[in-house]
Amino acid sequence: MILVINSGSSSVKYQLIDLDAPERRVTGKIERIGEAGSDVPDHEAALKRVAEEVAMDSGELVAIGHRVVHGGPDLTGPVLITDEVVQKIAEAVPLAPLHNPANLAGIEIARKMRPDLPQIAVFDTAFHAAMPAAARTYAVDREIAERYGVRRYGFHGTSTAFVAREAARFAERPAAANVIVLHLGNGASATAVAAGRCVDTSMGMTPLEGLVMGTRSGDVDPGAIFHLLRAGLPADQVEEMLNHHSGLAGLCGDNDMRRVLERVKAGDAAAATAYGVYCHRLRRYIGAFCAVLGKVDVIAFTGGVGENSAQVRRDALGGLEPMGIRLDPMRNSGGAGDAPRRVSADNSRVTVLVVPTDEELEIARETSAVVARTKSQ
Ligand SMILES: Nc1ncnc2c1ncn2[C@@H]1O[C@H](COP(=O)(O)OP(=O)(O)O)[C@@H](O)[C@H]1O
Ligand SMILES: CC(=O)OP(=O)(O)O
Ligand SMILES: [Mg+2]
Repeated sequence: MILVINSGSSSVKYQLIDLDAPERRVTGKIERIGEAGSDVPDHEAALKRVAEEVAMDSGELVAIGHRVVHGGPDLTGPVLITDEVVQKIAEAVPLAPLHNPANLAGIEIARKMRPDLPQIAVFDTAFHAAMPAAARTYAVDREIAERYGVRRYGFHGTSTAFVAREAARFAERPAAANVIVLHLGNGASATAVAAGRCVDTSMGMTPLEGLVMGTRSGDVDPGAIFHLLRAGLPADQVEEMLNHHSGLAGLCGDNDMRRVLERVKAGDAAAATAYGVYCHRLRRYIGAFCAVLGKVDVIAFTGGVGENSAQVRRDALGGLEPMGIRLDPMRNSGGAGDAPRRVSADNSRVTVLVVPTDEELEIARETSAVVARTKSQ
């Protein structure tokens, strides 16, 4: 039995997974950590609650797997957590200030609670570590980039690896498919995958680049940031604005796509602008990654928005019939469930799928593989 912990800034998601049995033993989410009026003051209290829920002291537990967003330059695959690994995750905090501190808090408390168990870190950046240099490199002064570690990493890799594999299997090209994975949750990213390998991705050195997100801006001309700094805004405030008060929330005040869509329907102009910018950026990346891949077999939608919003799928792909992308309106608006499903028309050259992601299962698999490897050494 493996306990998977996804410790975020204001929530801790956890699952107890038996890899030999398909069903989850326990799944849960503790929300609003540290918020006013919440009875969960901090991550320690949250993890204590997890321990009560999953009988963390049970002998059945063989390992704990942790989602870690940024592995920095050195941690390019899942690893057994040691003091040195904790140190490296801490060094990557400036590169993922929204995520890594909470991931670390989860790790430190879990290690204290179960020092006897192997604890494994599974990184969002790992899947993208093989990204070709041309996609990974920013065209900036080489010496400065090297000295300060300025390069692209990419995120959502655990989800993307899972979805790309499921999509390729669904398309009956398990080893060879070219897939564009659109992970549209609170954070959002697009990734081009060729035969199981990442060849480009929309997020960069930090999870701020690329698509429009719930509260994050995605791509912005760096010149605009210098303009704000010169106008007297402190750097921390600009960073906070781009991470927390931008994206859908920045444009219309709501970061939840369901709310945005309700408001669009009711004729709200700010929500319509936010939605328009979101979909436009998405189409732009889809087009770019079609060109990067040359031939696309599958476009796979995942994450809360990607899995549930037929409207976003329609508005991102409508008009792309000349590129061989044709949705089937009935399939697109129907169905749900945990299995991948086709939403493209039979005569669409590119297969469009909805593939529910399962980051926790992927983390459990990676955790189990590291434990097996460690044992055999
Ligand atoms: N039926 C739906 N239609 C549109 N958006 C949805 C729907 N269900 C969930 N979402 C959106 O999914 C987003 C959250 O995605 P999710 O992947 O669960 O988030 P996280 O990145 O926190 O894991 C929210 O913006 C939410 O509004
Ligand atoms: C890296 C990242 O953006 O993750 P999330 O979508 O969980 O915020
Ligand atoms: Mg997410």
